[in-house]
Amino acid sequence: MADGVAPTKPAAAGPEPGSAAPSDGTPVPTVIVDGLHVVYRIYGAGTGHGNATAALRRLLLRQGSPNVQTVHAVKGVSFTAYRGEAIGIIGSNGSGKTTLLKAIAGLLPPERGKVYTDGQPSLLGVNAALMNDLTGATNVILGGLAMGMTREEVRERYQGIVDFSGINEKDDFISLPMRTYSSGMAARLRFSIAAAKNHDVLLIDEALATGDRAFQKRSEARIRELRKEAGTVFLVSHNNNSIRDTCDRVIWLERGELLMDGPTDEVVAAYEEHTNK
Ligand SMILES: Nc1ncnc2c1ncn2[C@@H]1O[C@H](COP(=O)(O)OP(=O)(O)OP(=O)(O)O)[C@@H](O)[C@H]1O
Repeated sequence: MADGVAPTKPAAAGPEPGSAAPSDGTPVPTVIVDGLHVVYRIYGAGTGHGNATAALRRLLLRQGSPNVQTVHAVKGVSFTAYRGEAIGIIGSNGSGKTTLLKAIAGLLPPERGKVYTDGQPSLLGVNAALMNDLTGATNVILGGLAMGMTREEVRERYQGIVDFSGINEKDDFISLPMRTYSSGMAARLRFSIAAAKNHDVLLIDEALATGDRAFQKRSEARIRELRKEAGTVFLVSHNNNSIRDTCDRVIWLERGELLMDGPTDEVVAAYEEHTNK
C-alpha cells in the first residue's frame, strides 16, 4: 500500500462497520467517513524545472526548508455507507472524488478526521497496476491471487473473467502482452479481474467510462450483483447515465466539500442544473 495507512474500525460503541446484519433489517454500516480532511503537499513547488532535486539539494545544504505548496483536496466530508448500497460520487474536475476513494482505501492518510471500514476495501482505478510486459492471461492469474483468491478459485474463474472482459472476442489477445492492448481493453480486463471476486467494499474509479456500451451493460449488471451479494460499491464517474443506472444514492463533491448526499435522481438533477448554468 502506497502511503500505508490502513482504515481502522471505530472504537466507539454502536454498530461496527460490517458487523453481522441484525435480523430486524437495520442497515449495517460498512464505511464511516467522519470529518475527513485530506491535504496534498507538493515539495519544491515554484522552484522551476527539477523541483524535487532542487528541494533535496536545499535541504541537504541546509539552505532552509523547500517551498511546500499544499492542496486541501477533501474538506470535512462525513457520511456513512451501508451494506447493499451502490453510491455514486460526482462533481466537477478536481473536486476531490478520486482523493476521497483513495482515502477510503487507506492509500492516503487523513489530515484530520477518520475513515472506518469493514475490512480492506478494494480500489479499482483505471490506472491500477497490471504488468504491461506480461500477457493478459498471466495478469488474470496474478491479479486474482493478489486479490486473495486461492489457486483453485483462480482456475475456476479464469474463463469467466476472460469472457466477461471480451478481450478474446476477435483475436487471441489474452495470450499477448498487455502493452499491446488499447487503454480501453486494459481497463476492461482490470474491471473483469476485480469484479470476479465478491468484495465487502469495492471502490470503482471511472472504470465503466472506458468500455464500449456492451461492456458497460455487463459491468452495470455485475455491480448490481455485487450489491446483492451484500457488498457496498462506490462508483466515481462523469457519466451521469452510468450513475443513474447503477447507484441508488449519490454524493456530490465540489471543491473538496460535500454539497449534497441523497437519492440518485435528486442529486444528479441538482448537479445537472448546476453544470448547465
Ligand atoms: N498527487 C497529488 N498531488 C497534489 N495535488 C493533487 C494530487 N492529486 C490530486 N491533487 C489535487 O487535489 C484536488 C482533487 O483532485 P482529485 O483527483 O481528487 O479530483 P477529482 O474530482 O477526482 O477530479 P477529476 O474529475 O478531474 O478526475 C485537485 O485540486 C488536484 O489538483
